[in-house]
Amino acid sequence: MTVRAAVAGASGYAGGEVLRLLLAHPEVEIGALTANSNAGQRLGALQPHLFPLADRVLATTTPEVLAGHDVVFLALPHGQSAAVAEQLGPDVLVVDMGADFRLADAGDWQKFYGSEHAGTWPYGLPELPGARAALTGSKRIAVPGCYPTAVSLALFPAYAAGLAENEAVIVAASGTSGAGKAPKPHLLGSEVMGSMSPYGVGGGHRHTPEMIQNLSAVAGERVSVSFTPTLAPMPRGILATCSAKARDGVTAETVRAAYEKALADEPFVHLLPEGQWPSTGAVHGSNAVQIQVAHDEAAGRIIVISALDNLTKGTAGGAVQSMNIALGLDEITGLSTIGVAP
Ligand SMILES: NC(=O)C1=CN([C@@H]2O[C@H](COP(=O)(O)OP(=O)(O)OC[C@H]3O[C@@H](n4cnc5c(N)ncnc54)[C@H](OP(=O)(O)O)[C@@H]3O)[C@@H](O)[C@H]2O)C=CC1
Ligand SMILES: CC(=O)N[C@@H](CCC(=O)OP(=O)(O)O)C(=O)O
Repeated sequence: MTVRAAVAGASGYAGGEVLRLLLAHPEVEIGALTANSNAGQRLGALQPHLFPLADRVLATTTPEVLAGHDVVFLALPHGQSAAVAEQLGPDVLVVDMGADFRLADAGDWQKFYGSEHAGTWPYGLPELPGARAALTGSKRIAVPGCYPTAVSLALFPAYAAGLAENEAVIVAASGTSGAGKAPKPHLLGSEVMGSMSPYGVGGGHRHTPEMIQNLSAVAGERVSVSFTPTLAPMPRGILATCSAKARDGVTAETVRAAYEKALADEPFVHLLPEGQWPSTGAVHGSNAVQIQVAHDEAAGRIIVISALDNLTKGTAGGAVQSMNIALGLDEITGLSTIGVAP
């Protein structure tokens, strides 16, 4: 099979990462590459690490340029995907790395994104119960946010096994690429280097309703989530520390057994051996997610720590994994669990 793929938003971080992965995908041929303010530029001037595509020139993002492909990846700012997607036709697989189609609840969308809700597409987190079936054969995929990927993968086994009460507390650190390439004063090197800082504190981060949606679906009841993101002085990576109150009778052994069972066959989500802890460095550039779990008996809480690369499994790797499933390819095709160290 040769799959012809276009990437809209090819000048940005998510677009660049999906191109890095597609270049190594044996079934994919790279077609149109588009941008906005950078249309007309050589890709090599903007994404110098994508050497084989260096002389490709970025086109303006229009339906005409994106037509004639089997798959179109959208790596555009929030709110831009719907208008593009509706012009692409029902036979094209559209993989949206933005947020536009992630949430099922229109009220949540309005509250956190402030615009009209565009709709809901099959959710590209294959490891969640029922997700692979929904993705198979689908022509539309909503790729999750990077934090919801880290958090949902960390906590779904506890909720699936009925081990946790319906409240979770999460503190996560992200690398700066999570904020995209567009210049922002708080992302200046002199602000970020040597410093960590919280943001979106107190329930205001737009990924909170996405986490609630995912965990509630697994638990079968509403799970409340308190989420605090922090910015860390590194280009890539998310380390999420998640905890939930343990139900009566839960022990360290029952928690470990539930995680071993839930993750045993997952190609990308790895429960580490006891005593070893996840680190962002170990998953740099890889589609792997590292998980470790503990039972804090004195506090009566289950603690789960996950690490992933926000651009790989947190965005573009998850997008390619979901594309593979939608097209009937082996899920791991073109994706590596090999990181870069140190
Ligand atoms: N960075 C991350 O870790 C993650 C990002 N995402 C999502 O992926 C999407 C892209 O994010 P990211 O790559 O970080 O952002 P960037 O700012 O790095 O890139 C944005 C891209 O969109 C293009 N663009 C900007 N405005 C428009 C417009 N009006 N019409 C068409 N194209 C436009 C830009 O083109 P130009 O350069 O020419 O202006 C650029 O190619 C976002 O929705 C983001 O939420 C999802 C998960 C994680
Ligand atoms: C460090 C940083 O700023 N991260 C981004 C999350 C990026 C991401 O996953 O998200 P979306 O696709 O939902 O934009 C943020 O907190 O807004």
